Amino acid sequence: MVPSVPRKPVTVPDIVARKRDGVPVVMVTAYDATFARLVDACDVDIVLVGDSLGMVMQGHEHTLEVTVEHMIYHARCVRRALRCAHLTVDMPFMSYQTTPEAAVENAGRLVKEGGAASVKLEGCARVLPAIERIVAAGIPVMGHLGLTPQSVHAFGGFKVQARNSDAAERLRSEAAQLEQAGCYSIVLEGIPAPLATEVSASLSIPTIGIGAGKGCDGQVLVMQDLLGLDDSFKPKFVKRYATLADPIREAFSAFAADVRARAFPGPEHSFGIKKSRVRAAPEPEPEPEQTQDEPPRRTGGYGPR
Ligand SMILES: Nc1nc(=O)c2c([nH]1)NC[C@@H]1CN(c3ccc(C(=O)N[C@@H](CCC(=O)O)C(=O)O)cc3)CN21
Ligand SMILES: CC(C)C(=O)C(=O)O
Ligand SMILES: [Mg+2]
Repeated sequence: MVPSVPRKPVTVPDIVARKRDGVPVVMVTAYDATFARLVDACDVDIVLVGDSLGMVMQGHEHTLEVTVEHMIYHARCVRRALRCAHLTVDMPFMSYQTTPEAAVENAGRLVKEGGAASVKLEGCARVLPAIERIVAAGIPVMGHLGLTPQSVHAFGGFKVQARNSDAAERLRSEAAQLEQAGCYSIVLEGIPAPLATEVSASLSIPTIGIGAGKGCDGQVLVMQDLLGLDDSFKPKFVKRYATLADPIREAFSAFAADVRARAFPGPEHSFGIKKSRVRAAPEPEPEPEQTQDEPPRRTGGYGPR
């Protein structure tokens, strides 16, 4: 849906104000310009260039091999397509866990080179000094607690977290510490819904849930999951808003069948000979180079129009 009123870019204060106004925050991941443009046209508040790209773009089993360079590459692709949505970019594994100095430098690269308006990083205790340094540099930080995928080996898999009372108490305390350290929002991933509801009510910054129930101040899903692009991935927390794997396969099969039957391309997809070439005497080529039956060429790339 293209809204009739031109929308304004979504800022960090806008996102925080959503909670005060009782309006849920909507976040979707994107990794390229084509899909980022589709998301941006649909009144989504935040586009996240997630390190989940290690899985959905690169085909790894986890997110641990993603580098700052990969994140910058995808952030730049997405940035060019955004008009309104806020762009937040994940800090990849080991780009902020070593020292606060390395963390602020890498966060700065995601902003300067990737075009991020904020960064997201996982965890609490060991990364609080890093968060404080990044916030002090003027870069807004989104926290991420619970099933933090960069700790997959420590968890022994992508398992729901904070299910016992000690772990729940730790998560409550971590959420408060992240707010205190200056985070403007927190992703709560893979935790019991009642705990997420309680934590959300205890904070003045919005929580954005994924597998954390309806009591969060917003929700996020990975684009491939909500579009149903991978039939082999359907964990409990995912709702498919489309099942696009089927029509996409049908399109590829139809193309293959057409090519093999020599049914594509038809005359309407083919170019004629230039008028100037059929004339007897060769003359200087007129500019622009276009045949009569060719539509005007679109200039520029696949950026926003
Ligand atoms: N496509 C995609 N979607 C995601 O949500 C996502 C990624 N990739 N990559 C990064 C992390 C990894 N995530 C995952 C991956 C698998 C489960 C999963 O299989 N969960 C099961 C088991 C839960 C349990 O046993 O405690 C589930 O049914 O939810 C959960 C989160 C979330 N993130
Ligand atoms: C699932 C979201 C919250 C994320 O961190 C990612 O896509 O990497
Ligand atoms: Mg992530």
